[in-house]
Order: sequence, then C-alpha cells, then structure tokens
Amino acid sequence: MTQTAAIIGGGVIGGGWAARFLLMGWDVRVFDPSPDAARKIGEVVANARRSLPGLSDVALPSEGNLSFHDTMSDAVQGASWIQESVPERLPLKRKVYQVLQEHCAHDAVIGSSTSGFKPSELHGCATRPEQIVVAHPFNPVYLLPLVELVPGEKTSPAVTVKAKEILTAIGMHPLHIKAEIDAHIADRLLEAVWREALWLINDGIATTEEIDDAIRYGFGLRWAQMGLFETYRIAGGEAGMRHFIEQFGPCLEWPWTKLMDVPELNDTLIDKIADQSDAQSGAMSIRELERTRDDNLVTILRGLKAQDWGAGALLNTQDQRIAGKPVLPDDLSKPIVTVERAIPLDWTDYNGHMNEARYLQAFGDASDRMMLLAGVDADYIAGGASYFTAETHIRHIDEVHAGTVIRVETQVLSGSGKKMHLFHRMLAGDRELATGEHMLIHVSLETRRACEPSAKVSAALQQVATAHAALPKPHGAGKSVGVKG
Ligand SMILES: NC(=O)C1=CN([C@@H]2O[C@H](COP(=O)(O)OP(=O)(O)OC[C@H]3O[C@@H](n4cnc5c(N)ncnc54)[C@H](O)[C@@H]3O)[C@@H](O)[C@H]2O)C=CC1
Ligand SMILES: C[N+](C)(C)CC(=O)CC(=O)[O-]
Repeated sequence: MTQTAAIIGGGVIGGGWAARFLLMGWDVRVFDPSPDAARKIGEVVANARRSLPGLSDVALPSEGNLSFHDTMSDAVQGASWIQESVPERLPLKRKVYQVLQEHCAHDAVIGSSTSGFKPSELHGCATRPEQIVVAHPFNPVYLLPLVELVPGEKTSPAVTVKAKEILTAIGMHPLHIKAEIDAHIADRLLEAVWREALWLINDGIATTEEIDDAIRYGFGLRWAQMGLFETYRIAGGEAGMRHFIEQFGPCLEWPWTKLMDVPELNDTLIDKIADQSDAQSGAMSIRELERTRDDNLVTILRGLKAQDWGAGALLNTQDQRIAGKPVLPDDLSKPIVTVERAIPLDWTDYNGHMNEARYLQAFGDASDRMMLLAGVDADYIAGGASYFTAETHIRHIDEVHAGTVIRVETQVLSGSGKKMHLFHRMLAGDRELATGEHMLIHVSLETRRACEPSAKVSAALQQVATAHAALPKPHGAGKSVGVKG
C-alpha cells in the first residue's frame, strides 16, 4: 500500500523532503501558507526528477501523488511520516506540533528538520513528545543521504526504530546521535569552518571565491569520500594517526584559528560578503546553480558507487533492496526484462543525448543480469569461472535523454555448451532505442581459457534458450554493419 508523508513547511528543505518521498513512491501532502509554495516545490521536484532517478541502477518505485492543503489538519490525514520544516524559530515549531498533534495519527513519526534545536527543546509543551524526533537533513535533501536522527529523552524508542527503518527505505543514511547537543554533529563542524571563513573575509585575507576554491580544489574532494579522521590517518604516513597527532596536534594551540570569537555581522561585512558572492556567482540564477550542483553531486555519487564506497556503497545497497533476489521469471514465453532504470545525467554528452558508450554499458548490465539469473553470482565467480564477452554488435535506433526510463528485454538465442548468445532490445515505453547482440564465452578464471559451465548454469540457460526458441528471430539478429548502395 502506498504510504503517505505530510510536509509542514515547503521551503528549501521541505521541498527537498517532498521530492525525496515522492520519488521513492510515497504520496506527499503539503501544508505551507505561502502563496509561492506550490511553485517553489514544483521547481525543486523538477530538479529532483532530473537527478535522483539516475543515481539508481534499477527503476525506482512509481512516483507518488503530490497534493497541497489549506490546513495542517487536512495535510496530516493518513500520514505515517510528518516532516516539520518551518523557519528556525522555537515558539513557531512548538505551536506547529500542538496544532498537528490534534489531528495526526498517534503512531506517525514527527521528524523536525531543525538545524540547531535539541529534541527536548522541541518537545516543550507537545501533547505527545514521544512522537517527535529530530531528523536533520542536508541540502539538497533529494540527493544527499545523511540525516541526523536525534531522539530526545521523551522520544519513544519505538519511534526511533521506525524512523530509522523509514529513512533507510527512502535511501537515506540515518546517523543516530545518542546525545542531544545544539546543532547536532554536522552543523557544529560546519559552523567552525563558516566562522573562520567570515574572519578571513572580514580581515581582507581572502574573497568568497578564494575560500570556495580552497575547499573545492582540495579538502572538499577528500571529505566527500573519507571524511576527516580517515583522511588524517593517511596524512600521518605509515605511522598513521599517532604520528599525525604528534606532528599537527601542537598547531591546535597556535593561533591558526580564531576559536570561538565571531566577527560582528555588521552592514559593512554583510555587504562585502554579498558583493563578493554576486561577483563570484551572480551570473547564474539560483535554479541554474542548483542544477550545476546536482549534476556535480550525481557524478561524484556515481563515482563512489563504482568504488562501492561511502555514500556510493549506500546507493548500491539501496539498489539491491529494490531489485530483490535474482530469480528467473516463471513465464519464459517472452524476452526477460534484464534492465529497468532511468538514464543518469552523467550518461549524456555534448550532443545532449545518451553517449554511445552508455548503450554498451546498459547492454553490459543486461548481460550481467542474465548471468545472475542463470546462477553466475559472486560465489560462482569466486569459485573460479565466469563469462567473457567475445563479440558485440550494437544498432543505435533512436535518441534517449537524461531521466528517461529505459528497459532492456533479453532473448537468449543460444545457451548450449560454452556459449551464451544474447539479443538485447532497449526500449522507452514502446519506442525501440537500440539493439545489442552479444556472444559470451564461459571461461576458467584460472587458465583464462574457455571451459564448460556448471551443470546448474547450463541447465538454467538451456531452459531459457529452449523457451525463447519459440519466439520470432529478432529483427537485426546476425546482422553486420550495413553498407547501403
Ligand atoms: N536551508 C538549509 O540549508 C537547511 C535548513 N534546515 C532547517 O529546515 C527548516 C526550514 O528551513 P528552510 O527550508 O531553509 O526555510 P525556508 O524559509 O526556505 O522555508 C520555510 C517554509 O516554511 C513556511 N512556513 C512558515 N510558517 C509556517 C507554518 N506555520 N506552517 C507551515 N509552513 C510555514 C514558509 O512559508 C516557508 O515556505 C529550519 O528548521 C532549518 O533550520 C535544515 C537543513 C538545511
Ligand atoms: C546553514 N544550515 C545550518 C541551515 C545548514 C544545515 O543545517 C545543513 C546543510 O545542508 O548544510
């Protein structure tokens, strides 16, 4: 059954939550008194639609239904998750809980996006504090998986468990923070960097652009994949963390930072920062900057996916959860769907459509899936045998663009002996985009020479090939590159 999330406050963060829930198949009900809320959320959801589905190598659930409501009482109807993302003002947040708890389900999770308030501060005079937990996300919520999950003393442990389950199911990484502190973990770290950056501008040492360059050409890249401690462990050389601390620990007592001192945010400093930021980035609109940010994040995240590391490993686990266990379909009277996915942003090229290399990647993924369905899984490969592709013929029939959901249907032309002869058709709906004919040979990973597959794999392939032999020979099968005239 489709689940429902209520979004209370649909600004930058509420819009991001709405987009993530929606694209993960939830119905989303929004309450925000601003007349601009529907337009703004529409724009955030449009950004999410072009970026999020391509992070996954399998098809996401069908998108849920987005609706806007005039009252909070209406918005929370049927919601099992309620996310409060109203402005960072404690009396306002407390008032919101009072109103929504009069109308929401008692077993719904109420998450707060608060960047800085502790859950016990939010609990204040709530009717049922046990329902309320801090769920602090990062912008853009639809791409970044981290959510700091901070239960308060009065939060029910069952709510924390349910919150973890739901956040994991929508592709997030709930980081359970056991102690309540102002600004949780990440904003405490970010604020230290932000404070130093303000000093550097105030003192005329660096501009906004120079500070951003210092981050994005250097340690920002490192932090995307290993964080602070693993990075510094490596920086200690072979002696690791102990040597690193010996060498750089004393610097903490030197005047490298301005510590807790904050520059006065007077008009002069605010004008200086805003003017420098305009000079640095003013040529692009916020929406253009968002799209550039999203393109870059998708590329980084997909790179981490290939390494099965950090946030990329999380995405791979999510894909496996969605795809389920590979089993041959009962009905073999038609080709097998071996790939169903959205085209990622980084698969397109200077012609504005999917690059030719990615057709091979999609067909390669289809062959991998067929191998898995036949029983050639990680254990089989670790046992010393696999398939190598010996020959490929791709026909490019129609263009395909980022975000389009494609499907590859695979017909097994032959599966006897050492050969696996596959014919893949790539489609978007009924539109044929490409075909790929592939000959794979079963090999011993020890000798690197052809050998017979196991009896189990052989039988599975034979079963499919026999059933598929009743299908018409696919158009284009057995063709070489055509030369007309
Ligand atoms: N902007 C950011 O980078 C991040 C913000 N947060 C947190 O998310 C929360 C929201 O922040 P933003 O989205 O940035 O603010 P925002 O100003 O973009 O959005 C707030 C939205 O709440 C609406 N609103 C005001 N009163 C309301 C009410 N009584 N009921 C329902 N909606 C109401 C406003 O119309 C507005 O659309 C804050 O607690 C903030 O600390 C968390 C992570 C990052
Ligand atoms: C600036 N901020 C405190 C609202 C930032 C956050 O809370 C998280 C983020 O996305 O950086």
